[in-house]
Amino acid sequence: MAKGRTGFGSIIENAFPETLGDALNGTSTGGFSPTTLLESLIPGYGAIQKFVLFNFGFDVTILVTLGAIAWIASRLGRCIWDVIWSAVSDAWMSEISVTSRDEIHMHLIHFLGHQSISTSRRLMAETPTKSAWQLDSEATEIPQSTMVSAAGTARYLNFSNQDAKSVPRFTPAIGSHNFWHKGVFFRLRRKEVSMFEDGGFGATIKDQEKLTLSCFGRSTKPIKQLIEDAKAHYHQGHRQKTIIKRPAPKDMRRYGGRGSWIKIAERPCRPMNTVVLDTERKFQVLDDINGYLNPETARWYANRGIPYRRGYLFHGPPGTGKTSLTFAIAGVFGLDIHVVSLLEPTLTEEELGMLFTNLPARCIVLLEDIDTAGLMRNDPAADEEASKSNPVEDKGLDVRTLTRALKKANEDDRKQGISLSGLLNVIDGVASHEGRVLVMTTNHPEKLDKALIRDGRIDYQIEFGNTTELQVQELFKRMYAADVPQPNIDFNTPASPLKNKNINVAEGTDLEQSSPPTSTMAKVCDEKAGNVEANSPEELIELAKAFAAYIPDDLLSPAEVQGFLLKKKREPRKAVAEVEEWVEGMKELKSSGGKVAKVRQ
Ligand SMILES: Nc1ncnc2c1ncn2[C@@H]1O[C@H](COP(=O)(O)OP(=O)(O)OP(=O)(O)O)[C@@H](O)[C@H]1O
Repeated sequence: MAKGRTGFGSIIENAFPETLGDALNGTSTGGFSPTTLLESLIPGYGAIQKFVLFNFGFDVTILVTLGAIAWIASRLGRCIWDVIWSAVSDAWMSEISVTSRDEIHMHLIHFLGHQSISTSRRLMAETPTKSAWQLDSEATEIPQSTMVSAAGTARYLNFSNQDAKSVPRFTPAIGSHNFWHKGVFFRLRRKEVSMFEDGGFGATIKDQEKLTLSCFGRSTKPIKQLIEDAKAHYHQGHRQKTIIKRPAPKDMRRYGGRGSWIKIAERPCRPMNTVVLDTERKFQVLDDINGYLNPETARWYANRGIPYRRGYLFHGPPGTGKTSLTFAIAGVFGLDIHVVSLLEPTLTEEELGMLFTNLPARCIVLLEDIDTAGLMRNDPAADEEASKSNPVEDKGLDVRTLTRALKKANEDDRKQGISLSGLLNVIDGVASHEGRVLVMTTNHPEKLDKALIRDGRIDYQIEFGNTTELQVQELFKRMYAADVPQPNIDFNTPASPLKNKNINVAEGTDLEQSSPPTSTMAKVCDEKAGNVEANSPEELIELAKAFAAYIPDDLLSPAEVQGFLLKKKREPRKAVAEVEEWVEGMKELKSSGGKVAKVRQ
């Protein structure tokens, strides 16, 4: 036996006396020992063990056995811990789960990333996707290239490697986390789950996440409070923003629920006073929507057996403010906008119905350019008539006829999605959602089917037109008025949940007064460009009048006037000086039916 055997070595020796002796003697009696076990499990282990033993006088089996015991002990400990923990949580803990298909999941992840879990040792780093608006409200470094403008007054901005430069966001990693919030101990489990896990089909698609929050006690109240705080925190950072959603991709929306809609954009609320429209009409529509959204109105409708729905049709030439007014209305009432394109080839009538069923209690549904939506009329008689007047067989199978037939078949295929009757059903069918504000916009109201805009489906119509002199003045003044700086929102201060429960105009600042945030970057550029024409309010009014005098009523859309002014956005006097030439060019363009302006802008 080797001298100086360690304490653990003597334990092993006592446990397997003949084996160690055999190993040292180079003989094997064939009895059971850790070495024989390891030899049978790991090919070549015996040779390695003997080599180490004879050359270094050290038995690796001791190490391996130690490691194995530690591993078994840790697994056993873990199992015991799990059993104890699950017994404790079953008996003394309450829990609430939420899947990533619900918005609360996102609210919680953001909140926990910001707050309680930020000190956790296991975090997930993400490059946050930020819109230009979000970047604008943050104190970002102004990136500049080496290229200088022709006048030598400004450096051009350079946004290379934006993602690489952006600050990562940290959220709790997949796994378990313990944390304290407002003096309460919480346990968070974040895990990936397969779509069919709950159904027991054993599918392995992992495109969902599940968060389980638990706390000690027989009441889920602390968890509910935490969720409230997370939602309040989210709304604190997103108030004065309009959220735009659209149907989720086909494979996500087929499971229904709130995950059928995904957020595609978020932008500052458009102040109502930036939409140049007759004030009286503007307030009429606002009053109408306000009356409709009033919770008491729902009961009023129910008592009279009238479906609680309201539809608006905004019609007029392109660029006259139909979409802008929709966004301003969303800002005033704090509603999200759900945009549906009926031209989306993958959207079926059933899915459209399901999407409408999964709308939140109060929201705006926007169907843009409804006349171009390619709605099919389910009219077999008309189809028969068309085929009679255009019999393919009579014309023979020449290439032209075949091409035309193929084109028609393709068009039919494309239009397969939504029929007019399907849409009508979704808008006011028995299962249709109540409480939403439906806004349809069109450039050609005369092309719409009467059934689509009959009373009950469309309750309020607003006609938009080209500019009047007063509207041009408004647009001019708005373009050159001084910006009102907007305070930055503190994303780290959780708001009072109560305050955030009210989704109405009182939530933000006075929307009639507020303006989009003034960017630090824009201000620096203005200063550097050195081309800001200082105007007193009186001078601005005079310039606006002079500018508007050149533009005949009903000739140009607000979008066209805005487009011209944007090219001179810091030079109101230059805009006045050049407006006559531009208007002449536009007149010529419109009378010739051209699309591209030949005038200098
Ligand atoms: N009445 C208006 N007041 C202020 N801005 C307007 C107005 N009309 C148009 N604009 C400006 O013109 C641009 C286009 O406007 P908007 O998208 O609202 O027009 P639209 O009527 O919805 O056009 P389309 O019919 O082509 O969808 C926007 O940048 C908007 O700011």
